[in-house]
Amino acid sequence: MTTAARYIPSSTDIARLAKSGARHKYDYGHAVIVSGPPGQGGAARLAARGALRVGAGLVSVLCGADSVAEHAARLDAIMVKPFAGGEDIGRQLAGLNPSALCIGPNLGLTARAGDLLDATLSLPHPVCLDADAITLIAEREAPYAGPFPAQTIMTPHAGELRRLIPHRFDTTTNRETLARMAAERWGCVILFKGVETIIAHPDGRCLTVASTAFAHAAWLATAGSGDVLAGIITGLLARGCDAMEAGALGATLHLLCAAECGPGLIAEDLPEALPAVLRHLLSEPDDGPAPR
Ligand SMILES: NC(=O)C1=CN([C@@H]2O[C@H](COP(=O)(O)OP(=O)(O)OC[C@H]3O[C@@H](n4cnc5c(N)ncnc54)[C@H](OP(=O)(O)O)[C@@H]3O)[C@@H](O)[C@H]2O)[C@@H](O)CC1
Ligand SMILES: Nc1ncnc2c1ncn2[C@@H]1O[C@H](COP(=O)(O)OP(=O)(O)O)[C@@H](O)[C@H]1O
Repeated sequence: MTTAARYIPSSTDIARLAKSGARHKYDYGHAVIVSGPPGQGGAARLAARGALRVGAGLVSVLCGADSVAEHAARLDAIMVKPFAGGEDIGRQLAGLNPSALCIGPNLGLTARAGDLLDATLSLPHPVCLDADAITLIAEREAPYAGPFPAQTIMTPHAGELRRLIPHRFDTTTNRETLARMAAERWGCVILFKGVETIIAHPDGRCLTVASTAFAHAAWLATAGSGDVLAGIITGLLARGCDAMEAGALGATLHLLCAAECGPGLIAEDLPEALPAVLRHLLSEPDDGPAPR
């Protein structure tokens, strides 16, 4: 059964991306990206850059003390927040006053990674669960029992989706059905990545974003592009979008970035394409060319 609606951002969706008037950075939310261990922080930085470029007012990378030098050497506008040793991780996360959290990009699958994931999920804040967070949720000895925070979005690729619904994965090849099954099983929004991105809500709502409508989308098949998507979605959550909106709008912006970059794009290019993409989307008709 395929009943999902094709998502095309409305003028209201696009207007949410604007910044205007007398609002200050805290009005646009604080996105917190939880980093993996030393030497593996690139994926968290890619996500952080996506969150900042999509307009979150503040972005922090939360990391172990042993990763501060690595992150500080590579980040300027993005804040680096080390865990204080010994103190409860959930309390430290809450103390950052996040508007939304992202965990998973190159987090690792260790016991420490599991502790970070548990601490993140102990908070009520909107959260984007990507990459290793998805694998941990599905495959830890005691799989996460839930429920997830109200605005939770998981962003699996096909390999990760298989881990989320191992017994049902082979019962159909219909990607929409698979996304709906995973949303129902886990009780959160599932954004199933691929040539067609499916965004399924456990209440039955389902949207699709087809990459075939966007030039150069196949160049998204490059390491780290999914990490950037997770960051864009987290930035949108921090700005106040709900999980469904953040997924659909985030996937669309990600594809527009690919179209803007064109052949040869690498993941680092995607956040840097957001200013041009946003300028086109937010421009009045007379201001210049509209996006394809
Ligand atoms: N710059 C950085 O720091 C980067 C860090 N990264 C980090 O690396 C970590 C591992 O992430 P990962 O996705 O590479 O590996 P993993 O979870 O083992 O799954 C891969 C297996 O799943 C399968 N598979 C099926 N369909 C698939 C599909 N559409 N897309 C992809 N895979 C698909 C496929 O198996 P196959 O179908 O080929 O049998 C494949 O063997 C993670 O933390 C991530 O954040 C990366 O983001 C890169 C940039
Ligand atoms: N051939 C393709 N056409 C369109 N989009 C693609 C294609 N290949 C990958 N993508 C997109 O690129 C991103 C890849 O994410 P992911 O597999 O998590 O990569 P990584 O783990 O390296 O960040 C997803 O958003 C996916 O939809």
